[in-house]
Amino acid sequence: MSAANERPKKVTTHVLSEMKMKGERISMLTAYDYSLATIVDQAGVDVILVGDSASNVMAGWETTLPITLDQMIYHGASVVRAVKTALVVVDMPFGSYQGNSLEALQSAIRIMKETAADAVKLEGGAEVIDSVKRIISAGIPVMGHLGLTPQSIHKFGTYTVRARQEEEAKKLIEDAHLLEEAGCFGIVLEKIPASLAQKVASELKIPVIGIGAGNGVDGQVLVLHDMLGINQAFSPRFLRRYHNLFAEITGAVGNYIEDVKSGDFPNEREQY
Ligand SMILES: Nc1nc(=O)c2c([nH]1)NC[C@@H]1CN(c3ccc(C(=O)N[C@@H](CCC(=O)O)C(=O)O)cc3)CN21
Ligand SMILES: CC(C)C(=O)C(=O)O
Ligand SMILES: [Mg+2]
Repeated sequence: MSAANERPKKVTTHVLSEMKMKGERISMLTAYDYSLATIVDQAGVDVILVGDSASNVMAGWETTLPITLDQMIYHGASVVRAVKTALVVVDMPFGSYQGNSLEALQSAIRIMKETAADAVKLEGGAEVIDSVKRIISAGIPVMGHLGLTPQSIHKFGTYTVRARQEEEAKKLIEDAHLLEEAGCFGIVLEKIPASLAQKVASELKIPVIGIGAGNGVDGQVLVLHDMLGINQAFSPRFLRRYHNLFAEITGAVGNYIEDVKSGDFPNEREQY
């Protein structure tokens, strides 16, 4: 096999659509910086999301609302510089697309120009459909996001499971179809009943990626810092922790402090 054949191919929105058709599940994780994006990309994840959860995870805010378009662009560009194969999606932050489709288009254009990402993601259905259409009409791939939409936390008041009631479930299904018809290449469903998510995934042709939406969807997404156990504060039921990096890092930093205090570091070979 030639070297060119061994090199993994760049994931495109078309590849994701083929994966759904073949029943191959899609893996997606967040990254906000160059170093971790390098690792996640080389590990072979299909999609990297530069999530506005950076507001919580990187900046320590309580919600995703404070993060700015400039800050999302900084994170997005850092991730894109690291990535060779994953599809890179950048979250449009709160205030950069709601209620004004021209502003939405201008925000999306800034993200694409200044980060070189592959796509943008935004939250909502019917309320933002004009913005979605206008961004797509400019040739920018858009991912939808329904269910628990953290940018609307002040409207809902809690981060509890969404669309348990029939009326909200009906609206979510309608919104999912609206987003598909508008030309979205995929949708994230966050924290909704598994049976509803499965229904949406089976009705839509585009890939449906779940977080807290059960196993009947086309792929899964988690926040990297949550699944690595760096972030100890966050432990919803949908989270599976694959490591306890908080403990690992605490141990390593503790050893370093000990070695500095005892005079063990640096030794003869670690100096000039
Ligand atoms: N670190 C992190 N991980 C995420 O998955 C994430 C963010 N931040 N920020 C943006 C959104 C917000 N998300 C959230 C936030 C809270 C819950 C949640 O389940 N919270 C409580 C329960 C709240 C309730 O039931 O009222 C929990 O059990 O931790 C889930 C997803 C998902 N996203
Ligand atoms: C939780 C995922 C889907 C997200 O939108 C984010 O990380 O911002
Ligand atoms: Mg987000």
